[in-house]
Amino acid sequence: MQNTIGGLGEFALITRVTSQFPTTDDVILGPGDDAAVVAAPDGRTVATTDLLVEGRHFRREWSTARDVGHRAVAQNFADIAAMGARPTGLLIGFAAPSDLPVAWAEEFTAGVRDECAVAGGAVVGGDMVGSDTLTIAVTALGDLQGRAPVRRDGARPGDVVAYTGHLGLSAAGLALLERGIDGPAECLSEHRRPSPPYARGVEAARLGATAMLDVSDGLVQDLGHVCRAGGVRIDLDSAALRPHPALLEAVAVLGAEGPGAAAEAAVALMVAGGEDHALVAAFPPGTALPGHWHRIGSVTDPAAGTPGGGGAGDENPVTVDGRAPRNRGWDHFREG
Ligand SMILES: Nc1ncnc2c1ncn2[C@@H]1O[C@H](COP(=O)(O)OP(=O)(O)OP(=O)(O)O)[C@@H](O)[C@H]1O
Ligand SMILES: Cc1ncc(C[n+]2csc(CCOP(=O)(O)O)c2C)c(N)n1
Ligand SMILES: [Mg+2]
Ligand SMILES: [Mg+2]
Ligand SMILES: [Mg+2]
Repeated sequence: MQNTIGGLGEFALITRVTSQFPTTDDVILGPGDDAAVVAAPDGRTVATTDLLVEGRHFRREWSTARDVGHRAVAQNFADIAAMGARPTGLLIGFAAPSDLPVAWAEEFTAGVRDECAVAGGAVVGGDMVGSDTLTIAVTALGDLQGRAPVRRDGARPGDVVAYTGHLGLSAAGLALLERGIDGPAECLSEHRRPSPPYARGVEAARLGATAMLDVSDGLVQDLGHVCRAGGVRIDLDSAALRPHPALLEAVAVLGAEGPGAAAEAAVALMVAGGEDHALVAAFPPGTALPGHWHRIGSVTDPAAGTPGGGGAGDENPVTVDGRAPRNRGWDHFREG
C-alpha cells in the first residue's frame, strides 16, 4: 500500500521529508550525509533534546499531524530560547508504525517546516525507525552569539521574577479536549501548537537575566529548579498573575462558578499548567523590563524565612502569596 509509510519504504520517506526543508545561512551541510555541519560563529553551540510520545504528549484524535510538527519544534526551540540563544538547527528522530499514513508524515513535516520559519533555524538531519508507538525525538541547536548562557542557577535574592508568553492556556486546552469541549479556541490552539516567545530569550539575556527557563511542567515545578540550582526561594504574587480572557472563559466552561471561583481556577492553571512554553526569568532589581515581561514575584533568601515557605532544599521552594500551592505541576513518573 503506497499510502502508508510501510508501502513507501524508509528511504523514499526520508527523501520525501527532507526535500521539504529549506536551508538557512547556518547550515553548511544539511540532510543527506552521515552528519550535518552547522555554523557556530562564536564556537559555542547550545544543544537540547525532548521527546513527544503518542498517548502521553499528544493524541491523534486531538491533534493533527501538522499540530504535532509545530509542537515538536516549539518545545525544543523554547529550550534554546531559554538559554538566551538563537535557534539554528534541528534533528528529528521519527519512530512510527508502518501502517502510519504517508499523509501523516508529510503533514507533520509541513508543521515542522512552518514552525521553523517562525522560530528561525533549519532541519539539518534526523532518523527514521519502525516502532509500535509513534514517537518524535527532537534535538535542537542554538547560537549564543558570543553571550554567556542564561543558566538556571543564577537567581539572587532581591531579583524580580517575570514571564513572557502564555501560562495556563495549554492546560485549559487539554482539560477541554478531555471533556470533549471545542472552545475557547485560544486554549485549544495553545495546547495543539504552543507559541513560545522565541526572540524574547535573547532579549532577556541582553537585559541581564540572571536565570531563565521555559515553562514545560508548570510554573511552580519549573521555578523549583531555579531555586534548587541557585540556593534561593521564590515567592509569587497571585494578584500579579493576570489570567488571559480565554483562560477565564475556559475555567467557566469547565465548571468554575462565579467570578471569584473562575479567577482562582485560572490562577491555579497558570501556576501548575505546563506546555505553554512561556519564558520565565529572574532579573536584577531595577531592570527596566519591556511591557511584555510580566512581573509576578521575587527571589528571596532561604535564610530570611517567610510563612509557609521552604528553604532551597525543601519540598516547596516556590510559594504563592507565601503558601505552598496545592498542585505543583507535571512529573512523568511520580504517581498522583
Ligand atoms: N536521560 C537523560 N540523560 C542525560 N541528561 C538528561 C536526561 N534527561 C534529562 N536530562 C537533562 O536534565 C536536565 C533537565 O531536563 P528536563 O527534561 O527536565 O528539562 P527541559 O527539557 O527543559 O524540560 P521538559 O522536558 O519538561 O521540556 C536537562 O539539562 C536535560 O538535558
Ligand atoms: C494526551 C496527553 N495527556 C497529557 C498531556 C499533559 N502532559 C504531557 S507531558 C506534560 C509535561 C511536559 O512534557 P515534557 O516534560 O515531556 O516536556 C504534560 C503537561 C498531554 N499533553 N497530552
Ligand atoms: Mg526535557
Ligand atoms: Mg525547558
Ligand atoms: Mg518535563
